Amino acid sequence: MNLEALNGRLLFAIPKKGRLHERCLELLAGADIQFRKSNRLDVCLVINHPIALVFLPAGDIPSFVGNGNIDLGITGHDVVIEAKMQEKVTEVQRLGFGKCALQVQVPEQGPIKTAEDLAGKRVVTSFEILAAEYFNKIDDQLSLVGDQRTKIQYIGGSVEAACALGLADGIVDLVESGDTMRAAGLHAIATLLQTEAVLIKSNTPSRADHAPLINLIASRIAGVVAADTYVVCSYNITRASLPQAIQITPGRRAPTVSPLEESDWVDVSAMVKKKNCATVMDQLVKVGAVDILIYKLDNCRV
Ligand SMILES: Nc1ncnc2c1ncn2[C@@H]1O[C@H](COP(=O)(O)OP(=O)(O)OP(=O)(O)O)[C@@H](O)[C@H]1O
Ligand SMILES: O=P(O)(O)OC[C@H]1O[C@H](OP(=O)(O)OP(=O)(O)O)[C@H](O)[C@@H]1O
Repeated sequence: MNLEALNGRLLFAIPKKGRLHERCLELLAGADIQFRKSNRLDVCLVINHPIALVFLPAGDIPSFVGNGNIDLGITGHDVVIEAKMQEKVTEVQRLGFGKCALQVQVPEQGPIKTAEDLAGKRVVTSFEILAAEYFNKIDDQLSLVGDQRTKIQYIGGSVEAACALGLADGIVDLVESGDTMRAAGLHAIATLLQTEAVLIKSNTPSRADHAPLINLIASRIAGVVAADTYVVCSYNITRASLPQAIQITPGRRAPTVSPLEESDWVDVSAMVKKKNCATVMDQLVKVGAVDILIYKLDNCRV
């Protein structure tokens, strides 16, 4: 591809591998952003929009977007903060995947029980900025100076092996299911932050006239995320029980209520969070709703 092909295109960064990659490809498909990527090339043109996708490591995306080299990106909230880019990018939308926590972990059987116990010792992490900020505060509170202060060492991956290898007394790393942590004989003693994947845009975009396209993409992505988060719940209920039912299914704005041929009955439909669906159905049954149906959403605009 020659560089001129990129001229005037909106640049959109996508994690090239790792935990966020597959879900990002699903999001692009749901937003009808079509592209054909050749194996070795990390830049490709979108067929149906003036956009070029740039595939980068998730951790590098905040700086590219923050410094205005790239207009839009998907990455983790954690790496936006780690790259100190929170002032230079806007988090347009949380994406509902890549959810995990950045935690302080120590050997389960060891003497260290709190982050204060770990202060002054050796901590290995891929999040050296966040870990340093966290332990600096604790070191200050404990009035640790010079060699007494916590030693933070950066490594690029497999951080959980550091304690067993004798490199560290504790680590700061991401935890989702906790399987990696437990397999390494570690447990969490403190949480630095909760994170998930986010859509970010540059606060210093390359061109002001990209704004409508950025808004279009953001709105499509918000629709795909909402379609994944919500289902439509529809049921029949008597008018007398309608006020109680509406409290259970208030909808995003308001439920749709349509009359049935039987005069004291109505049909109600409302968007309900997928994760609450079973509880909502139980509650509807209790207030007398019948013919309760749940519909999956393929896509939507909210
Ligand atoms: N276990 C996890 N569960 C959910 N989200 C995660 C998990 N691990 C990482 N993430 C999210 O994904 C982002 C990228 O992490 P990941 O380790 O996949 O990236 P990478 O280092 O580019 O890939 P790789 O580990 O393949 O080298 C993290 O910054 C975090 O936001
Ligand atoms: O709590 P869990 O569900 O076990 O997930 C946590 C693990 O996931 C991430 O690493 P990943 O597997 O992406 O590989 P990496 O160590 O190469 O970054 C993270 O660094 C942890 O090691």
